[in-house]
Amino acid sequence: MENGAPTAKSVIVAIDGPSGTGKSSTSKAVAAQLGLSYLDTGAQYRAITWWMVSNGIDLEDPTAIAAVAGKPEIISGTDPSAPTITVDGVDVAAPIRTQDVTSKVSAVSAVPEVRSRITELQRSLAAGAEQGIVVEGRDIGTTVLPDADLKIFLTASPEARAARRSGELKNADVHATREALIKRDAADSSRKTSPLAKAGDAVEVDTTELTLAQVIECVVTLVEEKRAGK
Ligand SMILES: Nc1ncnc2c1ncn2[C@@H]1O[C@H](COP(=O)(O)OP(=O)(O)OP(=O)(O)O)[C@@H](O)[C@H]1O
Ligand SMILES: Nc1ccn([C@@H]2O[C@H](COP(=O)(O)O)[C@@H](O)[C@H]2O)c(=O)n1
Repeated sequence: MENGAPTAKSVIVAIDGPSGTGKSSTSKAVAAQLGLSYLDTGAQYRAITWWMVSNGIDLEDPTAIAAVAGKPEIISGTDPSAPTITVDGVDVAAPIRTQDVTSKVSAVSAVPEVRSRITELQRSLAAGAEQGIVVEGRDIGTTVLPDADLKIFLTASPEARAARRSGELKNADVHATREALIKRDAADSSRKTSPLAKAGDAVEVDTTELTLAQVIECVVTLVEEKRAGK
């Protein structure tokens, strides 16, 4: 305690779920509101995929991917109001969001050597976050931070998720968007090493009928309750 005022306890929050369920938007807002750091682990997998594509690695060959998994230096900035991601000093925030990277990331993230490398980075960032951190992804509650103070698993119907994503992309076809996200979720859920999965002790929040503001409020309340020891 400083100056008689209680200091908020550091808290580690894991938010997982399929694509388009609102993990990034929710995590960023919750972290900003509560003064926590924020880590987008999908951005890290996208960054290593971008590097593999840029360096002509054969993404149909897991052995080729594994052989170079340790090469790129990936740095994530964890300020929720301005998250950053660089690869070997290059700002890749924009190129990692292209359709090309999105369509290839599941093949790269399924390779165990890639996962162990990225998981190590994630644990080190979480350990260094003094006030605590919100980490979002697919395997945070199950594998990366199994001792997180609070685990949340966001879901939403494929229709709601496709509509949200199509709203972001100009001229996007909702049907094609729905098929693409179902395909990516299937690949992420069926890989052998730390697949997309709900941890047994995670709180599931179905966001289909909720506004983003309602989801944020729900998660903030869960974190505050956890901090208060309820
Ligand atoms: N509850 C909600 N209602 C309406 N729109 C939402 C809701 N939650 C998120 N969105 C919108 O849906 C889109 C996808 O959200 P977001 O990127 O946060 O999802 P995600 O789970 O992180 O996706 P991905 O795993 O593919 O990165 C964004 O445009 C966001 O503003
Ligand atoms: N913990 C995680 C996070 C992400 N991935 C892989 O990255 C892809 C992109 O994630 P986005 O959240 O940016 O859409 C995702 O499809 C997974 O292949 C992961 O494996 N583990």
